[in-house]
Amino acid sequence: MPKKIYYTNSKLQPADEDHLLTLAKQYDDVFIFQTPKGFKLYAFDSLSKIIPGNDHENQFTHVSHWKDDLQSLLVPINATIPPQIVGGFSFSPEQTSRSVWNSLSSGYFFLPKFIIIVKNNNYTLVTSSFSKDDIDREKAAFSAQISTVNPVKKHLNNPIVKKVELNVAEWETAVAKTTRLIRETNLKKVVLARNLKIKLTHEPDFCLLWQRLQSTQPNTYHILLKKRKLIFLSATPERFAKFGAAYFETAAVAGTIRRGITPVEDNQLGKILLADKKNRSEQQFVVSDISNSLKQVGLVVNHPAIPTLLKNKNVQHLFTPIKGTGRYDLFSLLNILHPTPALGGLPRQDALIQINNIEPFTRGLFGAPIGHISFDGTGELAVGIRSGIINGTTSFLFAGAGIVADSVAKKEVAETRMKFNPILNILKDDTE
Ligand SMILES: C=C(O[C@@H]1C=C(C(=O)O)C=C[C@H]1O)C(=O)O
Repeated sequence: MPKKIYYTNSKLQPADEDHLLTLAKQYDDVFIFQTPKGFKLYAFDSLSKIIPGNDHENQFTHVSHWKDDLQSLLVPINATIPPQIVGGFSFSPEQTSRSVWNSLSSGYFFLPKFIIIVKNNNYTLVTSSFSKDDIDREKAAFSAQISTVNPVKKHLNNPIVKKVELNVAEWETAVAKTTRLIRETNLKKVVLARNLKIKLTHEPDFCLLWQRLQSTQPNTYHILLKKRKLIFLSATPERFAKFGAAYFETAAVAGTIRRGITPVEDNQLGKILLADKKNRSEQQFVVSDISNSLKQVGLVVNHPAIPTLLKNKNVQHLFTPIKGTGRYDLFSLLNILHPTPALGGLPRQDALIQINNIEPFTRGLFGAPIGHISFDGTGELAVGIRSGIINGTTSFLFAGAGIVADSVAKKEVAETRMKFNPILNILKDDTE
């Protein structure tokens, strides 16, 4: 007989983030998720965990079944807010080589023991436990620790000793070949990624990396998933989904140009991007494909007719918010949507074959949906780009670009180089 899972929620005093990050160091499983709008969720420790892609089942169905099983075990104790599952899917569960992703290669979700939700500076703690008798004591001990923990401010002082962009010449050739294939076949778009390997003098302090992410990357999600020594970090601008029982909000983000040095130049670059045929058609593929997927599950779809600009620290993109309304099954829709042509390509299966043939690495969580899903049916997932995996002193960063018929290989190299910057810059020591 599976054990019941009791849960309760309570108000918390606003907590100092230094304290929460220091506390995070004690736990094997940690997930922190912050939206561009300032919603924050911290999750510590796990009562149950799952590797989405580690099964014969489809990864979305697998997580859906696990979540349903957990739901049947939940028992509220004076609770108004249920717990949530947190974590990420993998880009492509068929990619079996574990590589740099190690045990995160096929994705990772867990049901946290402690969740802190921060909305408008209101802090709520949701505690879950196998023990009805112990839950109040566990909750009190955890809350007490938040204020008593002693944050040690460590300066990073951790220079990058080696930084290598892997297989650049091969990647350029692959981009050129792909553009030819697109011109000659019914393939329309393939998002090709490459990676950057970084070697540090010693293991970085993830608390400092998180703080740097916050201070250097405004207007993006900030995401940290820690599984023992493995740390995945992302400063993605791209929403995969914000959802409730009867709505599903997503966005088409594609087409990229750098930020300008001055506001005038920045505006000019934005206008160039908005007027650029190649980028507009690349982004239109994404809008149409996402809209069709939402319609396929019976949602009524609304989106503006033309894109606007989504500006981040290093780059700006074409952006169209897309909203679906109506009832639907969440995990079936996630399965239909992922990967959208913003991260895979079009037609999807042909593009995925190209990606698998060309890329000599496993994408792991790169480009995959990552976030939190509540047992009340609400939640939010982002697309895990502008990201990297850190394992001790070694780190791999990932960046991709949409290749269409008239893409120019050298420009795509430059674009992906810019996309390494969000994580590269936080790994750099201040003194460098
Ligand atoms: C694949 C990435 O970004 C995606 C590709 C884009 C493009 O080709 O212009 C833009 C935004 C993202 O949808 C990445 O950042 O690694």
